[in-house]
Amino acid sequence: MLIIGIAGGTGCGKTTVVNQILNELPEGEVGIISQDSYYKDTSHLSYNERVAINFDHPQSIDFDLLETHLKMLRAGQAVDQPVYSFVKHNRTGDVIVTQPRKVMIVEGILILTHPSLRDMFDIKIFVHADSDERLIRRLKRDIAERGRDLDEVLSRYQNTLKPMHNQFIEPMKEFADIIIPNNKYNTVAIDIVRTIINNRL
Ligand SMILES: Nc1ncnc2c1ncn2[C@@H]1O[C@H](COP(=O)(O)OP(=O)(O)O)[C@@H](O)[C@H]1O
Ligand SMILES: Nc1ccn([C@@H]2O[C@H](COP(=O)(O)O)[C@@H](O)[C@H]2O)c(=O)n1
Repeated sequence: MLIIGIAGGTGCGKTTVVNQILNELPEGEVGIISQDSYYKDTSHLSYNERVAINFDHPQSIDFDLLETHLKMLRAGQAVDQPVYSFVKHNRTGDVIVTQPRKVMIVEGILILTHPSLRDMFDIKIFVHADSDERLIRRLKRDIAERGRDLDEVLSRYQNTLKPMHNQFIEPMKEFADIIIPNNKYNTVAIDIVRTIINNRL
């Protein structure tokens, strides 16, 4: 199994890059694990307490479960990937049964911050977009798709997202094998990654 980690700040285009990589690859050959599925279960908290969580800090992620699942996949076992709701700020209780594939892609803002997880990646990719570009994309996406308004996105950006990005995410570029510039759609970089995957398949 080839395991590819794709990191980068919110709105840099990780999910979009993954979808572009998947297009034109044989269906069912590549599996996806999203770090967002592994936000810690916060069912014991009220909605107001959940809203106040710092979702850009590594402590918000259940890295133990994420790593366990990746090891199970590597050993040929299927896993129950939790489904996460950005509207409820919690897991939904549903799962996606994720089968082991020849190539597994793990994507998320903080996946390179956890050393033992980082060590499991055969290829580490960091997707870069400038912070103003990422904020614009995040505003549009979170209002359209994640049940947020302008105030929510901007206050989260100023209070937690920006400082956490600078402290934990940006320094992870140091560990990347490939940095994809993604201020504009980067078809050349996507083709290169797809070629690497195709060779393995
Ligand atoms: N290169 C790009 N140029 C313009 N918009 C983009 C680009 N890549 C992604 N987007 C848009 O930006 C938003 C955030 O992208 P997404 O892939 O969800 O980022 P991430 O998974 O890194 O948070 C989405 O609405 C997506 O359509
Ligand atoms: N309940 C939550 C959980 C996370 N976030 C934000 O999501 C971002 C990470 O996801 P991307 O798809 O954008 O990479 C992260 O910056 C968290 O602030 C949230 O808003 N609410």
